[in-house]
Amino acid sequence: MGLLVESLGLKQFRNFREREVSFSPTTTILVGRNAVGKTNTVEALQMLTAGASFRHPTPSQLILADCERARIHARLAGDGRVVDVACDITPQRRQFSRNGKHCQAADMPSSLMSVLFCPDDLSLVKRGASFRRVELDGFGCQAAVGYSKLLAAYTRAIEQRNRLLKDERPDLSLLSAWDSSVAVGGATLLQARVRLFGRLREKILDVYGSIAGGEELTCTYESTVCDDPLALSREGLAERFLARLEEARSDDLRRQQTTVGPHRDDMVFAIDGRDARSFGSQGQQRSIVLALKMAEVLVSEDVTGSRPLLLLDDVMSELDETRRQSVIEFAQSGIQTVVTTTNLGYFSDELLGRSKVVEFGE
Ligand SMILES: Nc1ncnc2c1ncn2[C@@H]1O[C@H](COP(=O)(O)OP(=O)(O)OP(=O)(O)O)[C@@H](O)[C@H]1O
Repeated sequence: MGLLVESLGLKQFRNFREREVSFSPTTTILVGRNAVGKTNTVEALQMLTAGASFRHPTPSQLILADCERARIHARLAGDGRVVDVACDITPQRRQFSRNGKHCQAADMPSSLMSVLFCPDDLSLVKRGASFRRVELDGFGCQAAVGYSKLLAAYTRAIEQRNRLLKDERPDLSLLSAWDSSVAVGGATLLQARVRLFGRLREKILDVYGSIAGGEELTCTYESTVCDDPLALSREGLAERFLARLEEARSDDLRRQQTTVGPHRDDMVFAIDGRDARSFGSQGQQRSIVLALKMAEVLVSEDVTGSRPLLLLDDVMSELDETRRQSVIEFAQSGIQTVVTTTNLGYFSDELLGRSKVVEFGE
């Protein structure tokens, strides 16, 4: 079954001086008017599970105004185990720990992963490719061992190469050295990403079929390096990537940025053969995002053997009745879920009866 969140403690975190929240093993609904700290609570849960926040704050932004430090901690329990996870925040840094021992942010998901669904996600299909890459990489950092290190190393190498491309007269031998480093790191990252994408795709198609039966969804990873990154060995892919960087060199020098590589790839959805970005209705685009989020939950379970925590921040008001029902039914299939809302009217009496309701701002 895996670990569940039993309780959360917030000290001088965001708008909270001190707050404790305990959670149901099934559904917990955080209810309250605007700006009372519901999303802040979800953010703390995400930090203690995913090791990162979807808002990408600086440490100072996490600390209650006029205070010097903050602490968030959660007790996870299940399978006869108890794990205490925490994050101590100063204006300079975040220090994560598990059972009192320091650890890296990237280690947090190994206790419990989480999948967050918030209103911004609803436009994921039609937004720029970078948002879809961030989604895939954010999931990869939790679900695949070593993914966050690969991503960080590749991002650094691309930043260095781009910095060199911006020089007035770039040193070409240095550029070749960066090409090799980008190609080797990029090939490893690309294969990890495409492997993960393949696992997600299978589930996305299944789930989409159940939400929007009758429509045929296709989901493709579009690589700027080669058509099928998994058809080559890692070394073969690195060579291919190096050749692509050399082909693109004059263009890159002119544009002062690296134009090929996993940082320029995309995840493309099509319904009945037509690109969902431009042809999908808003409802279809939202169903794709729902299917993607549910797929992340299902793949997490396949990878870790236990279900992740599902965080639904303020999405109920954004979904129509059918899609709201799909999310609720999915969450009811044994997934610990935390939902925020300003209005309990979105939930049936039956669901309210089975859920724990926590009031904020009372
Ligand atoms: N570091 C901080 N110190 C003090 N207050 C903060 C800090 N960071 C955020 N806040 C406050 O937290 C509040 C926002 O909280 P949050 O985003 O959790 O709202 P919410 O309850 O989810 O509301 P909504 O329903 O509108 O989404 C704002 O009033 C904001 O000013």
